[in-house]
Amino acid sequence: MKRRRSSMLVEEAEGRRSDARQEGYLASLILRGGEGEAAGRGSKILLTHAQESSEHPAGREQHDLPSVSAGDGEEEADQLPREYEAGPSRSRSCSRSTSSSNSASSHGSLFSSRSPSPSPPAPSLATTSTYARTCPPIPGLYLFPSLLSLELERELLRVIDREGYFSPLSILPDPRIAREQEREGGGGGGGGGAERNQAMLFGRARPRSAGTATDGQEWAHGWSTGLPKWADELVLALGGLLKGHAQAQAQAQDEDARGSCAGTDTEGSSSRRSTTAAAALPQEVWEMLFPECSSSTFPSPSIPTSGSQPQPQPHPSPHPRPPPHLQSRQLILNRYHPPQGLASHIDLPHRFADGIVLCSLSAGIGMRFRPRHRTRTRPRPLQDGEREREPPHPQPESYSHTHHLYLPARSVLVLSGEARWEWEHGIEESWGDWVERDGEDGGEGECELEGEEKGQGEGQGSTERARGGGKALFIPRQERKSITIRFMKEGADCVGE
Ligand SMILES: O=C(O)CCC(=O)C(=O)O
Ligand SMILES: [Fe+2]
Repeated sequence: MKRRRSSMLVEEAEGRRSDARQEGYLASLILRGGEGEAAGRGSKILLTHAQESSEHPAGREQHDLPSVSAGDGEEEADQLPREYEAGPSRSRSCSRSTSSSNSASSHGSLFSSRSPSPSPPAPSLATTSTYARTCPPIPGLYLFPSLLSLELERELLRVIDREGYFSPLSILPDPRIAREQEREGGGGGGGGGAERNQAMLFGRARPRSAGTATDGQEWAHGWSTGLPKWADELVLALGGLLKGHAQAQAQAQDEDARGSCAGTDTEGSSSRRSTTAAAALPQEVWEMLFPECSSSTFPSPSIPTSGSQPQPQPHPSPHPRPPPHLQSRQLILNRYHPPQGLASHIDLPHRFADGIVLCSLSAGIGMRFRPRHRTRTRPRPLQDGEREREPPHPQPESYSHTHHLYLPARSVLVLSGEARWEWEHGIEESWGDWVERDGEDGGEGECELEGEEKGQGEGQGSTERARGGGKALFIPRQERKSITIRFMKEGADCVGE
């Protein structure tokens, strides 16, 4: 069955893409699954991204460890996570000839390599750490469990399926891909074959003066984001859903201010504050994420929630942003088959702006956060007669600051500020995660277990353990899809010559 394709993809494949600089574009650059090689290999866009990521200073500075190639060139994964050094089972997805090098042409995926297997997940195959249900103390990190309604989740999954973002390629008449597939014995069938696990959608920045858009979604005020309609709608829905949280936060701040002025910041009020904080998003972060919902420059498109529009509040921003119509978004759709994970990384700092939104669909997963600028001391062999110094191989303190957070299905995670710039995020390769049990450890603000997860967790043998003074529940991994939404930095949406 033929699937709908984005015109961009077809143009890429046929080598007749018009200049993105002139036109802006909707791109769906699609990577093959499994080992995650780029299907659009050789396309200008992929090469440009890969080059940037491998040349990022962070990748060069930390040369005592092999650099992880940045997959699709999309992310920065500037240092191998510690576990990846341990042995082949943790090795990165570098089975392809080009993907482990630090060269501009490497397109290895951030996804870990192990191919999906039907083996039943067992607790013994889970990650060892316990994943919390509430955000660790990383400034700028916000988790909103169950923010997406079941209906919205279903609709997103339906559209992802309908658009065939993860479907095997059957349309790319690119001889390089067919040749490569043949070499690997995967059978290309003229360009068909492996399923894909990642798709990227690029929006565009479009000044109003450019006139009326002819494709994509058109706003009332005459510009188009260049993204598919469903993506625009998702952004607006998220803007609306998170608006309530931003308002709750503003209210809590108000109360705090009043409380402390009156000298009434009692235990009661601080516990009230922490309750609110667990579910709150600072107003300025909300405005940064959804400028089209908050800017006074543009009439706001209708937002599918009730409540009044928050008043924009002036605030000095360390990352000044152009007006909304000059910013363009980029979306990544990821699919994880158990036990696949994602290398520890920060999203390219020179390509993507502050404020990243991660939506989890169909299943939860454990996410790990590590400080970006951790230092490592490699053990070096002792010289003859040399005694081990004290401490033998000092562990930098920051290494103990790894945090584990469970992202339930239908949750939304926001990375901003320090969480976006200073902390790597990644997903361990695993068949399942040990997760804090509801009500045991998390305290206020934690979410309910998803019904299905609860069922699975309890239905598959020994799925509970006691840990660190609380109980943890084993949640087997299931296929998870995620949507990452972020803004490109000004000018970063123009690639090519
Ligand atoms: O799948 C996720 O939730 C994380 C994806 C991610 O970190 C990324 O696309 O940069
Ligand atoms: Fe990321």
